[in-house]
Amino acid sequence: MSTNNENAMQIGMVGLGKMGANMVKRLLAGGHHCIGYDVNSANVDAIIGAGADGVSSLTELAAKLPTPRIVWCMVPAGELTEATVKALGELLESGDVIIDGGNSFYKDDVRRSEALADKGIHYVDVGTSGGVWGVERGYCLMIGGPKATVDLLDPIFKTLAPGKGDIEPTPGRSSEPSTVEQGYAHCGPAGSGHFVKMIHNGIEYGMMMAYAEGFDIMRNANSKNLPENLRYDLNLTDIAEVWRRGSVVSSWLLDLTAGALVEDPDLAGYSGYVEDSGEGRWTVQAAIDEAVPAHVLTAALYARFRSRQQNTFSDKMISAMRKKFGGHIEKKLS
Ligand SMILES: O=C(CO)[C@H](O)[C@H](O)COP(=O)(O)O
Repeated sequence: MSTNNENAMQIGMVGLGKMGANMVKRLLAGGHHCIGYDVNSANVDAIIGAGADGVSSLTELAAKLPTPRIVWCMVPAGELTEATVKALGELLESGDVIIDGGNSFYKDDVRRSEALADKGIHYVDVGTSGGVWGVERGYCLMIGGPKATVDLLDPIFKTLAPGKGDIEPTPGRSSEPSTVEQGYAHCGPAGSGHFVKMIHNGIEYGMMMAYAEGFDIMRNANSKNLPENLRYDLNLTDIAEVWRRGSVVSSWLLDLTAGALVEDPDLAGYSGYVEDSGEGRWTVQAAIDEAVPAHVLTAALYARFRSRQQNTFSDKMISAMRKKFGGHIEKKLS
Protein backbone atom coordinates (compact mmCIF):
# COMPACT_ATOMS: atom_id res chain seq x y z
CA MET A 1 0.00 0.00 0.00
CA SER A 2 1.43 3.41 -0.97
CA THR A 3 2.02 6.03 1.72
CA ASN A 4 1.84 8.80 -0.89
CA ASN A 5 -1.89 9.20 -0.97
CA GLU A 6 -3.04 12.34 -2.75
CA ASN A 7 -6.48 11.79 -1.23
CA ALA A 8 -5.11 11.46 2.32
CA MET A 9 -7.57 12.44 5.04
CA GLN A 10 -7.46 13.20 8.77
CA ILE A 11 -9.49 10.81 10.89
CA GLY A 12 -10.22 10.62 14.56
CA MET A 13 -10.40 7.04 15.86
CA VAL A 14 -12.28 6.46 19.11
CA GLY A 15 -11.64 3.02 20.57
CA LEU A 16 -8.15 1.59 20.11
CA GLY A 17 -8.75 -2.03 21.00
CA LYS A 18 -7.80 -4.87 18.70
CA MET A 19 -9.99 -3.58 15.85
CA GLY A 20 -9.57 0.20 16.21
CA ALA A 21 -5.78 0.09 16.69
CA ASN A 22 -5.33 -2.17 13.68
CA MET A 23 -7.52 0.08 11.56
CA VAL A 24 -5.37 3.05 12.56
CA LYS A 25 -2.29 1.10 11.46
CA ARG A 26 -3.83 0.31 8.09
CA LEU A 27 -4.94 3.94 7.62
CA LEU A 28 -1.44 5.19 8.49
CA ALA A 29 0.07 2.72 6.04
CA GLY A 30 -2.32 4.12 3.43
CA GLY A 31 -0.99 7.65 3.97
CA HIS A 32 -3.82 9.03 6.14
CA HIS A 33 -3.34 10.98 9.34
CA CYS A 34 -5.00 9.57 12.46
CA ILE A 35 -5.69 10.96 15.89
CA GLY A 36 -6.66 8.28 18.38
CA TYR A 37 -8.52 8.29 21.65
CA ASP A 38 -9.21 5.45 24.06
CA VAL A 39 -10.25 5.35 27.72
CA ASN A 40 -7.13 3.23 28.25
CA SER A 41 -4.13 5.57 27.85
CA ALA A 42 -1.80 2.61 27.14
CA ASN A 43 -3.77 2.01 23.92
CA VAL A 44 -3.28 5.67 22.96
CA ASP A 45 0.46 5.42 23.65
CA ALA A 46 0.63 2.32 21.45
CA ILE A 47 -0.80 4.08 18.39
CA ILE A 48 1.40 7.12 18.98
CA GLY A 49 4.28 4.66 18.80
CA ALA A 50 2.87 3.48 15.46
CA GLY A 51 2.91 7.01 14.01
CA ALA A 52 -0.53 8.43 14.89
CA ASP A 53 -1.38 11.34 17.15
CA GLY A 54 -3.11 10.68 20.44
CA VAL A 55 -5.43 12.64 22.70
CA SER A 56 -6.71 12.11 26.21
CA SER A 57 -10.37 13.11 25.75
CA LEU A 58 -13.10 13.42 23.16
CA THR A 59 -13.05 17.19 23.72
CA GLU A 60 -9.37 17.29 22.79
CA LEU A 61 -10.09 15.12 19.76
CA ALA A 62 -12.80 17.52 18.54
CA ALA A 63 -10.46 20.48 19.06
CA LYS A 64 -7.56 18.87 17.16
CA LEU A 65 -9.40 17.61 14.09
CA PRO A 66 -9.76 19.89 11.04
CA THR A 67 -13.28 20.57 9.79
CA PRO A 68 -15.28 18.81 8.60
CA ARG A 69 -14.27 16.50 11.43
CA ILE A 70 -14.39 12.80 10.68
CA VAL A 71 -14.60 10.53 13.69
CA TRP A 72 -14.66 6.74 13.43
CA CYS A 73 -16.04 4.98 16.55
CA MET A 74 -14.68 1.50 17.09
CA VAL A 75 -15.97 0.80 20.57
CA PRO A 76 -18.06 -2.20 21.66
CA ALA A 77 -21.64 -2.05 20.38
CA GLY A 78 -24.40 -1.22 22.84
CA GLU A 79 -24.11 1.18 25.75
CA LEU A 80 -20.51 2.23 25.05
CA THR A 81 -21.22 3.12 21.44
CA GLU A 82 -24.41 4.88 22.47
CA ALA A 83 -22.56 6.98 25.06
CA THR A 84 -19.69 7.75 22.66
CA VAL A 85 -21.96 8.84 19.80
CA LYS A 86 -24.02 10.95 22.19
CA ALA A 87 -20.89 12.68 23.57
CA LEU A 88 -19.55 13.28 20.06
CA GLY A 89 -22.92 14.63 18.98
CA GLU A 90 -22.56 17.31 21.66
CA LEU A 91 -18.97 18.18 20.70
CA LEU A 92 -19.18 18.14 16.90
CA GLU A 93 -20.81 20.64 14.55
CA SER A 94 -22.81 20.84 11.37
CA GLY A 95 -20.99 19.18 8.48
CA ASP A 96 -18.95 16.85 10.71
CA VAL A 97 -19.21 13.08 10.31
CA ILE A 98 -19.55 10.26 12.85
CA ILE A 99 -18.89 6.73 11.61
CA ASP A 100 -19.89 3.75 13.72
CA GLY A 101 -17.76 0.81 12.63
CA GLY A 102 -18.80 -1.58 15.40
CA ASN A 103 -21.50 -4.22 15.32
CA SER A 104 -24.39 -1.94 16.27
CA PHE A 105 -28.06 -2.83 15.95
CA TYR A 106 -29.29 -1.21 12.73
CA LYS A 107 -32.37 0.34 14.35
CA ASP A 108 -30.04 2.23 16.72
CA ASP A 109 -28.29 3.65 13.65
CA VAL A 110 -31.56 4.92 12.21
CA ARG A 111 -32.42 6.63 15.51
CA ARG A 112 -28.93 8.14 15.95
CA SER A 113 -28.76 9.27 12.34
CA GLU A 114 -32.08 11.10 12.67
CA ALA A 115 -31.12 12.71 15.99
CA LEU A 116 -27.74 13.90 14.65
CA ALA A 117 -29.28 15.19 11.40
CA ASP A 118 -31.11 17.82 13.48
CA LYS A 119 -27.68 19.30 14.23
CA GLY A 120 -26.40 18.82 10.67
CA ILE A 121 -24.01 16.03 11.73
CA HIS A 122 -23.79 13.17 9.23
CA TYR A 123 -23.87 9.62 10.55
CA VAL A 124 -22.55 6.62 8.67
CA ASP A 125 -22.85 3.00 9.85
CA VAL A 126 -20.20 0.57 8.68
CA GLY A 127 -20.34 -3.17 9.15
CA THR A 128 -16.68 -4.17 9.34
CA SER A 129 -15.58 -7.74 8.70
CA GLY A 130 -12.03 -8.98 8.83
CA GLY A 131 -11.36 -9.38 12.53
CA VAL A 132 -7.80 -9.29 13.80
CA TRP A 133 -6.55 -10.19 10.32
CA GLY A 134 -7.96 -7.05 8.71
CA VAL A 135 -4.83 -5.01 9.28
CA GLU A 136 -3.07 -7.14 6.65
CA ARG A 137 -5.94 -8.56 4.58
CA GLY A 138 -8.11 -5.45 4.64
CA TYR A 139 -11.65 -5.11 5.94
CA CYS A 140 -14.80 -5.93 4.01
CA LEU A 141 -16.98 -2.86 4.58
CA MET A 142 -20.79 -2.71 4.43
CA ILE A 143 -21.76 0.96 4.51
CA GLY A 144 -25.03 2.73 5.29
CA GLY A 145 -25.73 6.46 5.17
CA PRO A 146 -26.21 9.46 2.88
CA LYS A 147 -24.47 9.05 -0.47
CA ALA A 148 -22.72 12.43 -0.39
CA THR A 149 -21.10 11.61 2.96
CA VAL A 150 -20.18 8.10 1.87
CA ASP A 151 -18.57 9.58 -1.26
CA LEU A 152 -16.62 12.06 0.88
CA LEU A 153 -15.24 9.18 2.94
CA ASP A 154 -14.26 7.12 -0.10
CA PRO A 155 -10.46 7.47 0.40
CA ILE A 156 -10.81 6.06 3.93
CA PHE A 157 -12.94 3.11 2.81
CA LYS A 158 -10.63 2.44 -0.10
CA THR A 159 -7.63 2.19 2.24
CA LEU A 160 -9.36 0.01 4.82
CA ALA A 161 -10.84 -2.39 2.25
CA PRO A 162 -8.85 -5.34 0.89
CA GLY A 163 -8.75 -4.04 -2.68
CA LYS A 164 -9.30 -6.16 -5.76
CA GLY A 165 -6.34 -8.45 -5.11
CA ASP A 166 -6.32 -11.47 -7.37
CA ILE A 167 -10.09 -12.06 -7.22
CA GLU A 168 -11.54 -11.57 -10.68
CA PRO A 169 -15.05 -10.04 -10.83
CA THR A 170 -17.79 -12.66 -11.11
CA PRO A 171 -18.23 -13.55 -14.79
CA GLY A 172 -21.26 -11.81 -16.24
CA ARG A 173 -21.02 -8.76 -13.98
CA SER A 174 -21.18 -5.37 -15.65
CA SER A 175 -17.72 -4.16 -16.65
CA GLU A 176 -18.42 -0.80 -14.93
CA PRO A 177 -15.86 -0.53 -12.11
CA SER A 178 -17.46 -0.67 -8.68
CA THR A 179 -16.26 -0.38 -5.11
CA VAL A 180 -17.72 -3.81 -4.36
CA GLU A 181 -14.84 -5.33 -6.30
CA GLN A 182 -12.50 -3.44 -3.97
CA GLY A 183 -14.27 -4.89 -0.91
CA TYR A 184 -16.58 -2.07 0.15
CA ALA A 185 -20.21 -1.39 -0.67
CA HIS A 186 -22.62 1.45 -0.05
CA CYS A 187 -25.66 -0.65 0.85
CA GLY A 188 -28.23 2.15 1.26
CA PRO A 189 -29.46 4.71 3.80
CA ALA A 190 -28.88 4.79 7.57
CA GLY A 191 -28.76 1.37 9.18
CA SER A 192 -28.36 -0.59 5.97
CA GLY A 193 -24.64 -1.19 6.51
CA HIS A 194 -25.22 -2.75 9.90
CA PHE A 195 -28.30 -4.60 8.62
CA VAL A 196 -26.14 -6.31 6.00
CA LYS A 197 -23.39 -7.00 8.57
CA MET A 198 -26.01 -8.47 10.91
CA ILE A 199 -27.08 -10.95 8.23
CA HIS A 200 -23.40 -11.62 7.41
CA ASN A 201 -22.87 -12.59 11.03
CA GLY A 202 -26.07 -14.64 11.11
CA ILE A 203 -24.69 -16.61 8.15
CA GLU A 204 -21.34 -16.84 9.94
CA TYR A 205 -23.11 -18.57 12.85
CA GLY A 206 -24.71 -21.08 10.50
CA MET A 207 -21.49 -21.84 8.62
CA MET A 208 -19.50 -22.27 11.82
CA MET A 209 -22.17 -24.56 13.20
CA ALA A 210 -22.22 -26.65 10.01
CA TYR A 211 -18.44 -27.22 10.14
CA ALA A 212 -18.53 -27.85 13.88
CA GLU A 213 -21.28 -30.48 13.63
CA GLY A 214 -19.70 -32.20 10.66
CA PHE A 215 -16.34 -32.50 12.39
CA ASP A 216 -18.01 -33.72 15.59
CA ILE A 217 -19.75 -36.51 13.64
CA MET A 218 -16.43 -37.51 12.09
CA ARG A 219 -14.73 -37.42 15.47
CA ASN A 220 -17.30 -39.85 16.84
CA ALA A 221 -17.13 -42.19 13.84
CA ASN A 222 -15.06 -44.60 15.95
CA SER A 223 -17.84 -44.96 18.54
CA LYS A 224 -18.03 -48.33 20.26
CA ASN A 225 -21.78 -48.19 19.62
CA LEU A 226 -21.18 -48.60 15.90
CA PRO A 227 -20.66 -51.97 14.19
CA GLU A 228 -16.94 -52.71 14.21
CA ASN A 229 -16.65 -52.80 10.42
CA LEU A 230 -18.25 -49.34 10.21
CA ARG A 231 -15.97 -47.58 12.70
CA TYR A 232 -13.45 -45.04 11.41
CA ASP A 233 -10.56 -43.40 13.23
CA LEU A 234 -10.47 -40.20 11.23
CA ASN A 235 -7.68 -37.66 11.31
CA LEU A 236 -9.63 -34.42 11.51
CA THR A 237 -6.53 -32.26 11.05
CA ASP A 238 -5.82 -33.96 7.71
CA ILE A 239 -9.45 -33.84 6.62
CA ALA A 240 -9.62 -30.09 7.28
CA GLU A 241 -6.43 -29.72 5.27
CA VAL A 242 -7.60 -31.76 2.30
CA TRP A 243 -10.95 -29.93 2.19
CA ARG A 244 -9.06 -26.64 1.85
CA ARG A 245 -7.92 -27.81 -1.56
CA GLY A 246 -10.56 -27.64 -4.25
CA SER A 247 -13.48 -28.88 -2.17
CA VAL A 248 -16.94 -27.31 -2.32
CA VAL A 249 -16.74 -26.42 1.39
CA SER A 250 -13.36 -24.68 1.32
CA SER A 251 -13.53 -21.23 2.95
CA TRP A 252 -11.64 -18.90 5.24
CA LEU A 253 -13.51 -20.34 8.22
CA LEU A 254 -12.25 -23.77 7.20
CA ASP A 255 -8.70 -22.38 6.88
CA LEU A 256 -8.98 -21.09 10.46
CA THR A 257 -10.42 -24.42 11.60
CA ALA A 258 -7.52 -26.27 10.00
CA GLY A 259 -5.10 -23.95 11.82
CA ALA A 260 -6.82 -24.55 15.15
CA LEU A 261 -6.70 -28.34 14.66
CA VAL A 262 -2.99 -28.25 13.81
CA GLU A 263 -2.30 -26.37 17.05
CA ASP A 264 -4.58 -28.47 19.23
CA PRO A 265 -6.16 -31.55 17.54
CA ASP A 266 -8.54 -32.19 20.46
CA LEU A 267 -9.25 -28.49 20.98
CA ALA A 268 -8.52 -29.29 24.61
CA GLY A 269 -7.62 -25.67 25.27
CA TYR A 270 -11.20 -24.57 24.61
CA SER A 271 -14.11 -25.07 26.97
CA GLY A 272 -16.65 -24.60 24.16
CA TYR A 273 -18.60 -21.90 25.99
CA VAL A 274 -19.70 -19.92 22.94
CA GLU A 275 -20.67 -16.29 23.47
CA ASP A 276 -22.77 -14.22 21.11
CA SER A 277 -22.59 -10.47 20.59
CA GLY A 278 -26.13 -9.84 19.34
CA GLU A 279 -26.10 -10.09 15.56
CA GLY A 280 -27.39 -13.68 15.52
CA ARG A 281 -30.34 -12.75 17.73
CA TRP A 282 -31.14 -9.71 15.58
CA THR A 283 -30.90 -11.80 12.42
CA VAL A 284 -33.47 -14.23 13.79
CA GLN A 285 -35.64 -11.29 14.86
CA ALA A 286 -35.41 -9.82 11.33
CA ALA A 287 -36.39 -13.20 9.91
CA ILE A 288 -39.42 -13.23 12.20
CA ASP A 289 -40.33 -9.63 11.25
CA GLU A 290 -40.18 -10.59 7.56
CA ALA A 291 -41.75 -14.04 8.09
CA VAL A 292 -38.76 -15.60 6.36
CA PRO A 293 -37.95 -19.16 7.55
CA ALA A 294 -34.40 -19.23 8.94
CA HIS A 295 -34.03 -22.72 10.37
CA VAL A 296 -30.25 -23.02 10.20
CA LEU A 297 -29.43 -19.58 11.54
CA THR A 298 -31.91 -19.97 14.38
CA ALA A 299 -30.62 -23.42 15.28
CA ALA A 300 -27.03 -22.12 15.27
CA LEU A 301 -28.00 -19.34 17.67
CA TYR A 302 -29.76 -21.76 19.99
CA ALA A 303 -26.78 -24.09 19.92
CA ARG A 304 -24.67 -21.27 21.32
CA PHE A 305 -27.14 -20.86 24.17
CA ARG A 306 -26.93 -24.59 24.79
CA SER A 307 -23.14 -24.49 24.77
CA ARG A 308 -23.24 -22.49 27.97
CA GLN A 309 -24.82 -25.40 29.76
CA GLN A 310 -22.91 -28.34 28.33
CA ASN A 311 -19.94 -28.24 25.98
CA THR A 312 -19.33 -30.50 23.04
CA PHE A 313 -16.43 -30.73 20.64
CA SER A 314 -18.37 -28.63 18.16
CA ASP A 315 -18.67 -25.83 20.73
CA LYS A 316 -14.92 -25.89 21.19
CA MET A 317 -14.49 -25.66 17.45
CA ILE A 318 -16.65 -22.54 17.24
CA SER A 319 -14.66 -21.05 20.13
CA ALA A 320 -11.49 -21.88 18.22
CA MET A 321 -12.74 -20.20 15.05
CA ARG A 322 -13.89 -17.08 16.95
CA LYS A 323 -10.47 -16.84 18.61
CA LYS A 324 -8.80 -17.21 15.22
CA PHE A 325 -10.77 -14.60 13.31
CA GLY A 326 -11.66 -12.15 16.05
CA GLY A 327 -9.21 -12.77 18.89
CA HIS A 328 -12.21 -13.54 21.11
CA ILE A 329 -11.17 -15.17 24.38
CA GLU A 330 -13.86 -17.54 25.65
CA LYS A 331 -15.29 -17.32 29.13
CA LYS A 332 -14.08 -20.19 31.30
CA LEU A 333 -16.71 -22.41 32.91
CA SER A 334 -16.77 -22.04 36.68
O1 LIG B 1 -18.22 -9.39 13.51
C1 LIG B 1 -17.45 -10.26 13.84
C2 LIG B 1 -16.97 -11.27 12.87
O2 LIG B 1 -17.56 -11.11 11.60
C3 LIG B 1 -17.04 -10.28 15.25
O3 LIG B 1 -15.90 -11.04 15.49
C4 LIG B 1 -18.20 -10.66 16.12
O4 LIG B 1 -17.86 -10.47 17.46
C5 LIG B 1 -18.65 -12.09 15.89
O5 LIG B 1 -19.95 -12.27 16.40
P1 LIG B 1 -20.19 -13.11 17.73
O6 LIG B 1 -19.36 -12.41 18.81
O7 LIG B 1 -21.68 -12.99 18.00
O8 LIG B 1 -19.71 -14.51 17.46
